[in-house]
Amino acid sequence: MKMRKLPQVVIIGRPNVGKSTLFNRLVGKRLALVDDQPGVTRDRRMGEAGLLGLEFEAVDTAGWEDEDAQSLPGRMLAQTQVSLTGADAALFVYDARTGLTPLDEEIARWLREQEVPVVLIANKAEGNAGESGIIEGWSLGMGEPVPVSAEHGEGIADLYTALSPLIAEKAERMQIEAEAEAAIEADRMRAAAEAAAAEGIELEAHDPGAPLALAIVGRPNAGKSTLVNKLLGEDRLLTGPEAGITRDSIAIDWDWTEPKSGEQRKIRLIDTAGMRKRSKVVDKLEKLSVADGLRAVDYAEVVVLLLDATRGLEVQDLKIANKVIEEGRALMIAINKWDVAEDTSALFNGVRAALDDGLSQLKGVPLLAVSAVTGKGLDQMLSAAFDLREAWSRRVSTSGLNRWFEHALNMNPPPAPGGRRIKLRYITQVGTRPPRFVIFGTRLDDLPASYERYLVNSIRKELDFGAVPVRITLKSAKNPFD
Ligand SMILES: Nc1nc2c(ncn2[C@@H]2O[C@H](COP(=O)(O)OP(=O)(O)OP(=O)(O)O)[C@@H](O)[C@H]2O)c(=O)[nH]1
Ligand SMILES: Nc1nc2c(ncn2[C@@H]2O[C@H](COP(=O)(O)OP(=O)(O)OP(=O)(O)O)[C@@H](O)[C@H]2O)c(=O)[nH]1
Repeated sequence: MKMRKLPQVVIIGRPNVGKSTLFNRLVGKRLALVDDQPGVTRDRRMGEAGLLGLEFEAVDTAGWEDEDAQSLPGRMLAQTQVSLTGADAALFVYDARTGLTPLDEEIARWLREQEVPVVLIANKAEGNAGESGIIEGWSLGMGEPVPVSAEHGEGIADLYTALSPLIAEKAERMQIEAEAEAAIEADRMRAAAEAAAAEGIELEAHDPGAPLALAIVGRPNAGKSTLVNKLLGEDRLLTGPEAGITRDSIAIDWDWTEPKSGEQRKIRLIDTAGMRKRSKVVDKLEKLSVADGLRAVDYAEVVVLLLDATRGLEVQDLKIANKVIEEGRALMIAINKWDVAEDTSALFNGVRAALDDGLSQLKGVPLLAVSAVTGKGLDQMLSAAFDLREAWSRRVSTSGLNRWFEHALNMNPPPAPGGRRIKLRYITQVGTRPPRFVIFGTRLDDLPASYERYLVNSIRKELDFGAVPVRITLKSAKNPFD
């Protein structure tokens, strides 16, 4: 689901002043974690907030962990700073019951240097216990403190009065823009659906929470079994029984904990029967493994091609890689057995260069070093796989696509064979997974393949598809404006 465009309001303050309680109050759902332990709010949380009809996006930030005002903890500071970029206003919360602390003063000093308008909130102001604390707030030089009780829902009208002039105009402008954009988008989607129907392509919606269908392929002995075992090893949680997809391949569902965010992410490992128990017939090994691997590719979103560091990149690997790309899957390459690799930087650079050479239609395929034995690089590999799926599943906004198209044609106009220019008129995205586009134009038969490659490379680079296979189809079109 796409979030509506709303002005952004960031809630800032030291731990335990009631930021999460305020966030919950504004968003109306128990989205943020509330706890008596200081520093409970670790990550930014966002939600659509309503305040007496004033709508905005509320962002709950991590508390300023360290009580030492001289050394604001870098991570928290950095996070808060990030959430302030693009924010339209900040709600700076302090605790009216405890009064100001040196850390409050430090945050205020820092906030005054930022460009964002601030509403100062004296929270926990119910009853009389906050009275002197409210008055103290004036000394921060951020105007009149707004007494609020986030817990009891008091002071909401005053908060509205203070906040609405800061964001109302922006909210209204965004609303108008959003409506206009939605109307254009609806038109475009209709056109795209028609074009897709003509192409026989289904427009599928991508659910980022769906399990990542991942296949690991590679030549015999590259270490696939070892890698799968390591991934599913001791500390991994198997979430389901092995479900057969076909007679030849099975899927193993498990939850992977992303180390950076601590988030649980679902992965469906597509395994082939042949990958686990292969024919003993040695001379058939090579053929079998490639065929098995490629069956898994059919069911995968992202494919990891495993190389053997002790052997480097071989022709067979390039064949597999090309096949994966032709199938339109998102490809990444992992050099395994890094623990026993020699001359690692030469090896890595050598493989990189050989890949870019051998996969000329798709430069910059993600390349990582891993060890199935020690586990090195495996978390990075999985993170990269999720990122890759994201790009592979992405739909570009109509405005972004048109901006790119205009820019690409301006930078490098299509040639004019025989003095008559080839006209490329408009572009539309007709599919995702992999991203597919149709460009309508005239005299397309004369368009050189190199120009088509230029467009594909540019769309990948400029619209952040990275090394995902992107497909462009050319269609002749009468000028719709004639
Ligand atoms: N009396 C009173 N207590 C409140 C009020 N708002 C929040 N609290 C309490 O203050 C404590 C901290 O609230 P949180 O919302 O978790 O504070 P926070 O600023 O998000 O804290 P961190 O997550 O540590 O940054 C909780 O025990 C709340 O119940 C209020 O208006 N009045
Ligand atoms: N040093 C080291 N050895 C590894 C690593 N990964 C796998 N091996 C070894 O490489 C050999 C092949 O590993 P397998 O996991 O059986 O390879 P495979 O790709 O599944 O092989 P097939 O089943 O033949 O396709 C085994 O001896 C593993 O112990 C690694 O990261 N480091």
